[in-house]
Amino acid sequence: MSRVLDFSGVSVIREGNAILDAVDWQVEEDQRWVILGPNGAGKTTMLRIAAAALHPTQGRAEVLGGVLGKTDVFELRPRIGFASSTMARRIPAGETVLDAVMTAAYSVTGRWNEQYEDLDVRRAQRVLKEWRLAGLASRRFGDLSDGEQKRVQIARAVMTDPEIMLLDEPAASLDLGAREELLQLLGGYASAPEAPALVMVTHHVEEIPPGFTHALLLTDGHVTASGPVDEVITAEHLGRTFGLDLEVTKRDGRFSARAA
Ligand SMILES: Nc1ncnc2c1ncn2[C@@H]1O[C@H](COP(=O)(O)OP(=O)(O)OP(=O)(O)O)[C@@H](O)[C@H]1O
Repeated sequence: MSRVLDFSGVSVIREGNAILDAVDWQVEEDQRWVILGPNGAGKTTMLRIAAAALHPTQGRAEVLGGVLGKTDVFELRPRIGFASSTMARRIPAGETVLDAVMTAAYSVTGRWNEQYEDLDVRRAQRVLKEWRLAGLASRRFGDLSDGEQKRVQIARAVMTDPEIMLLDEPAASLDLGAREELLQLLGGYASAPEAPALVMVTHHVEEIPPGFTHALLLTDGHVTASGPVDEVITAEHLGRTFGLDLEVTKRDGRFSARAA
């Protein structure tokens, strides 16, 4: 089993503050991780390092075998899938859903003069089908619902067949139906043996899809717990991370939490 992420003593210092403080974290290719923590804990900063979009101020971060600062990030980035609302904002509103997904093959967000091959079109159509977007292929991205746009973001990231997939709050702002549909799709994706390593940031334990194997809890740039999901998503660890007395339950592979 090969290691896709290896953080050792990773710190990010901004304006004299450690927004990540000496983080140690290893992710293997068959693992599916969720990162949880309060607002401002450093979750997105962790993902940006994993995406080779940000270098640590201190420590060592290895991504897909390359040490950041000593490796060509332009070679690394096409091997990483990153779905986030920041990325979605770069997709032109008038782009069709098919083009919004297919352009990922060329690492661009708006179709221009690139020549796409039949192979790209067929792959994009297959990915759209897998993420229940086939009926929307010719619709304008800007006209889609939030739930549909979230699925397009993920389909874009899947399109390049990445070795690691990073998802920043994929269920944020979705209504109950759209959230449940997305979690069902993500659960299926996470459980497939051929899926890449996955790391998903979320605020809510209810949004952890079934099939996720590991969890990391973060507060103020510190890791408060990390390891197999059932050992980490507990009332004790979550209570310490969020500063609350909590009750945590798990049913049919899904967690829920409420104030005790
Ligand atoms: N360039 C910067 N300069 C100063 N502070 C920054 C910078 N970038 C991020 N921060 C701060 O670092 C902290 C961690 O940010 P980050 O976005 O990683 O947190 P997060 O856990 O993803 O938060 P949220 O759940 O609210 O999205 C925040 O307090 C943020 O304001």
